[in-house]
Amino acid sequence: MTCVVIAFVLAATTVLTWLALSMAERDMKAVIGQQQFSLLSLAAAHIDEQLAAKRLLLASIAEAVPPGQRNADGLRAAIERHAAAAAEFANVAAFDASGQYLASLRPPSQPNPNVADRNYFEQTMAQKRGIISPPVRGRVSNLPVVALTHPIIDSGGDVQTVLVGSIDLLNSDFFHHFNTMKPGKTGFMFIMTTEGILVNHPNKARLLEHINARPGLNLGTQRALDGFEGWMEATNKDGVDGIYSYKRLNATNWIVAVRYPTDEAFAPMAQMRRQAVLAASGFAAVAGLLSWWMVKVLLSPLQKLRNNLLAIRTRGGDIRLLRSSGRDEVAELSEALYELTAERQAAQDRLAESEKRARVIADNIPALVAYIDRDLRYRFTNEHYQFLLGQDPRAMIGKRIDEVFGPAMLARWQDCIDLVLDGRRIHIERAGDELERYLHLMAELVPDCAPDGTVQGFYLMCTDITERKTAELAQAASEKRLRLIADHLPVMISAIDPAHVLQFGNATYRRWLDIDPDTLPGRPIASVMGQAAYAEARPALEQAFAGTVTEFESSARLHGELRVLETTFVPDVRKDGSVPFVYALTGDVTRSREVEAELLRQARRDPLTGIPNRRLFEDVLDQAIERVRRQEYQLALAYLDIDNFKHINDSLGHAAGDEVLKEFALRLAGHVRATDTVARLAGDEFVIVFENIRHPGEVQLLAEKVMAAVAPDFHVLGAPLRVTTSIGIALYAGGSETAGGLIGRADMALYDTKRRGRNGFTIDSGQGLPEAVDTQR
Ligand SMILES: Nc1nc2c(ncn2[C@@H]2O[C@H](COP(=O)(O)OP(=O)(O)OP(=O)(O)O)[C@@H](O)[C@H]2O)c(=O)[nH]1
Repeated sequence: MTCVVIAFVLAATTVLTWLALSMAERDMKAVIGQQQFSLLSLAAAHIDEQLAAKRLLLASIAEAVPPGQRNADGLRAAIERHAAAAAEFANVAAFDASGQYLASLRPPSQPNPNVADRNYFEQTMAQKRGIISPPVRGRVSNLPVVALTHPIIDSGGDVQTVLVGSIDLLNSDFFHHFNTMKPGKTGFMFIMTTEGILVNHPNKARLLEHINARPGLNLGTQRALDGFEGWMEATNKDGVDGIYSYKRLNATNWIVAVRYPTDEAFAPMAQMRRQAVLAASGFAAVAGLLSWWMVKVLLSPLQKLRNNLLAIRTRGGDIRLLRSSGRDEVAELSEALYELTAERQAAQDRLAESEKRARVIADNIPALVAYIDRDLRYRFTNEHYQFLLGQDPRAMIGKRIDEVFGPAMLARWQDCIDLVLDGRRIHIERAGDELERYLHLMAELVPDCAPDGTVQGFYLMCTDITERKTAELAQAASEKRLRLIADHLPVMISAIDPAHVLQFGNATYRRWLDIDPDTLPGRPIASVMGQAAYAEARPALEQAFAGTVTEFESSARLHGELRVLETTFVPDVRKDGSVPFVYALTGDVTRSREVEAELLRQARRDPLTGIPNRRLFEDVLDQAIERVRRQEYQLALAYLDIDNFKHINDSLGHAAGDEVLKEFALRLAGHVRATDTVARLAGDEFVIVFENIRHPGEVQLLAEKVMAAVAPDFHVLGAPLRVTTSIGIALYAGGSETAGGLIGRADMALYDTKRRGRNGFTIDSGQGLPEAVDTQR
């Protein structure tokens, strides 16, 4: 970090220094170039002035020659009179219109030279005005010269004489001032024509040479030849950079130029650059150290934070190391990190707790629980694998299904696996041999889908339901047996829910009511047994739903025959007291009711004589007393005993006695009204309950009637037999007299008859002592 900071400071300082120097250099170049061009412009103006002065001098000489003296002598005299001519020109000569030499300031190098073929002469003649020639080698001097001409025109307008002033390009002072303006030590001035011919150059050997005579190209000079004026940087043909300025003269087609080698121009700048770099390096070193120190100080809290984080990560340090009470940004960052870490740790703790709970739940579920990835490798397994399949669940992790259980097992479940990896949830029950045991398994396979819908694996929950299935099969068999029994019982069996709707009915419904039992579930009872019967049965049914076994008797027509049905409602009471069903067991009790009635009848009759016995007599008497209390008629009870019956038995035999008893009962029953009741109490004791007696006197008539009925001889064992009876009759006294009281009084009356000699009757009218009726026969 520190190294980075120092490198950054150094780089920044270097770049900034370089930029500053580059800008200064650029500005300096502009200043130098501009300054150089200004000086060059001044020099150009100076040369223009000099050329103008020279041309003016030639014109002055011409003016000084009168028209009549324009011969050699006159011309020479005029030239020589102008002292400045010798200073301004290397030579001044006069030529006639044919170019023939006439006179000159200095003698010519060859006798009578002729310049008629010279370009400057021809131009002057043609244009009839003075010109400045291109640099040429002088015919007179044989030196590189520039000729300035001035024509003398005669009165006819023709050129009579041409004055030529030559400037020696080698030795003349003409360029002296110009050349002294060269910049620096190695800089130089030069002049060339717009055609590139050198007019002035430090290397005099190159005069009259074309500027591009040497191979190579100087772009600055080339641009100047193309018309450029001003300053620019360019490289000469030797590959040396320089600052060049170019300026064209007004007087002629000359280009004045100056070259300032860049190295020399910027020698001070190079020195300054070295110093600046040194200074910058020094500054950078100091600044770097300072920055390093400041960074170290500033980053110390961050360093501490880093150390704390390292301690927490690698050595399990307490996250409270991150707590900070400072108020700077690092402290806030540390605090924020603490909160973030605390939240993350809390979330991790919750996750770990949740995973632990899930693990505990999964390990205690009596089912195989697993997560299997797309490669069919186990990623989660619970303890039940050990219990059910003998596999260590931890050793299974990372292994494929076939690696753990073999390829045969994988092949059996491959269809389900293909479907769940296709994203479908599978519920399947499968029975067969798994790992050499018969197992009935119920499996749930749930795909694990990523947010983009791809299946990453699946969850498996597999339960061993072998035991349950076996029990279910056994129960089904048991239910089938029960159903078979129920269907063949002569009882209608049904299950009724709390809404009084049938949920089950056995086959007896078909036999008794012609109703298909399969149609019964869901039908209200009322629709099966009819509204009236339902209304009759409902109280008992509701009582059964309250938890009590109830019985209910009804009658119904089965196949057109009226039958007595007895229904028992049996509630199915659950542990919580609820009654989800009441079972109705309906039996046909017609026959048993008939038997019962017969038994009852027999129990109330005397088996020997067929008339009511004591039990029925007592009921009849009770009912008669009840009736007589509501009626105006009276009631009488006669108590009868056959006289000396023991003797009949003893003398004629028991069978004869029986015959007598039967005959006796028959006669009594035959001589009373239908509303009267004759009963045998025991042995030879009989009673008669007389009802509807209108007045007490009627009792005696009844007693006599009985006596008269018994009076005729009995026929016993083929022989006539006289049988008599003693009777005691008590008239119901009314009020609170009970049956027992009435019987007691009749018995007392009978005793009275017996005491008085038998074969008679005694009447107790209930008004006091029994009447002493002489009834003896
Ligand atoms: N043949 C026959 N004899 C019966 C039957 N029940 C009771 N006896 C007999 O009837 C007789 C009744 O006798 P009692 O009433 O004691 O005496 P009794 O001879 O009638 O004398 P009194 O009543 O004083 O006239 C007894 O000998 C019984 O054994 C029966 O069903 N058949």
